[in-house]
Amino acid sequence: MRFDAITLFPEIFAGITGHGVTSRALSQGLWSFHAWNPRDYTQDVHRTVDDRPYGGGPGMVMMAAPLEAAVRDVQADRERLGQPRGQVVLLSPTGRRFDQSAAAQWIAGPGKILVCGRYEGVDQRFVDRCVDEEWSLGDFVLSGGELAALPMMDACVRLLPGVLNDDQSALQDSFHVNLDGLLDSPHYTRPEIYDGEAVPEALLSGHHARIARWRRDQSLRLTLARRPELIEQARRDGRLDKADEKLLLGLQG
Ligand SMILES: Nc1nonc1C(=O)N[C@@H]1CC[C@H](O)C1
Repeated sequence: MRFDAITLFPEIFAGITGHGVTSRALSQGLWSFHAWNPRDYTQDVHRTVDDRPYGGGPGMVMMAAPLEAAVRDVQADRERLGQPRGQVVLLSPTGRRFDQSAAAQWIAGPGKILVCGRYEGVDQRFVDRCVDEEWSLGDFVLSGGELAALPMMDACVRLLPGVLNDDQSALQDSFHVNLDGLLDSPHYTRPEIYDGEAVPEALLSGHHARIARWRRDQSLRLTLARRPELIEQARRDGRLDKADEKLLLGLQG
């Protein structure tokens, strides 16, 4: 899978290209990344990429021409390499909300071209001419689209086969839609007693069915307390068994 980022700050992507499992996966060729700076596609001596908004208002807006020239170069590069075109994605609070199922969808494709805006946003004519999809990390305003692209890319790369040593660890992450869509159960590691606090006895039992039941119960309790709508969704999807329902009945009274 290939990700391209159109960004004024390519160095930000070192957060995933230079550290951790995503960096290792990159060096193993499990995915690829290319950053393209709109400033390299300017014609003026000041390498201007933004200007004041028509109609007034605070801040600056990114100009269409450098962004479009960068996107066209990415598309030409992919074509030259015989790679699929890939959808052009604008990161924006007005976009569709990204979640784990979106990550699963994204990795099914050739990899996105991620346009990372700065300032107040980008010229609408660029959006109309070049953008296929708009995606949002959440209902808040960031300083740049890069800060939304990073977690989205990380969520995708982690799902690629071979990236995580134990594929199950990806399945155990909260919200892995193929598993159960519930919140993850608590985790413990050495020491067995930490400042007088012991690890739950079930986890020390070595009894796999008992451990699995304990984890499932904890997951249900946590999800009921913090995200009850995910319980309802699991119920509608038929993903709760009799033991689950018995526990929930006891909790809800
Ligand atoms: N929330 C978000 N999910 O994706 N992107 C954002 C976001 O706040 N973007 C900023 C808005 C103006 C600036 O261009 C960058």
